[in-house]
Amino acid sequence: MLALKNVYEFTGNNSNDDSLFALIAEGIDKRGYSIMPTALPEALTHSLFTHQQLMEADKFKSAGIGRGKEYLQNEFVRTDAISWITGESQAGQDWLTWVAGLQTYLNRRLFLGLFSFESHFAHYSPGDYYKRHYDAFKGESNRVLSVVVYFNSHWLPSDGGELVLYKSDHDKEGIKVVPLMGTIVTFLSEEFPHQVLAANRDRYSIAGWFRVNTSVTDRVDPPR
Ligand SMILES: O=C(O)CCC(=O)C(=O)O
Ligand SMILES: [Fe+2]
Repeated sequence: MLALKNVYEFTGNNSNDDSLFALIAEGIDKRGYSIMPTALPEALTHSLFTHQQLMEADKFKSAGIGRGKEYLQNEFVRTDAISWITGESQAGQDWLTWVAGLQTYLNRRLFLGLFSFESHFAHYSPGDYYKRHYDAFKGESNRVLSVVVYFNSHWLPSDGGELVLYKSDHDKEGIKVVPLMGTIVTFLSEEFPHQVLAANRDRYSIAGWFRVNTSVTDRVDPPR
């Protein structure tokens, strides 16, 4: 994947993106999930990482002032701090452009009918976690595909903070994903319970969800 990253440019329809999207699609098709280390294009990774660090200096540090209800809504289930991505920043726009390419590819290849996308930056401070949960419950939500990317260098086993993806309700072991810079995780939202283990250092990421266009809108998705 290294060769892919180095030549990435924001040209919209990029064939390098297509080979990455093809691998993601294959994982989703075969297993329902895909874990791709250091796969997010380097320029995009850098732009998002830099943007998140700048926001840290502003918004995240004055949590509760500028961000209102987005902060610590349900401390029992999750303790991270989030900031929704609206596309107001260049980095946010680049991210949404890349995601739109993924959406188009997955719809063509897997006929998923992905219709809209929402995502937020997340910051887990030392001790933060997100307990085992589903991003969507069968028949109760139109969230169909979860996407997570990470912005952390030099992550050690002692840093904790792994995403653990479980294959079913009965799976106790799961698959651990180290939240390393540029790793992209995608999984079917209704199929995989997952959790974020307590991190021992600051952990930066984006979490996002594709929705299909259904009229099931009267139920709030799982706690955030
Ligand atoms: O950050 C992660 O690894 C996953 C976060 C998550 O599960 C969520 O925000 O729903
Ligand atoms: Fe989740």
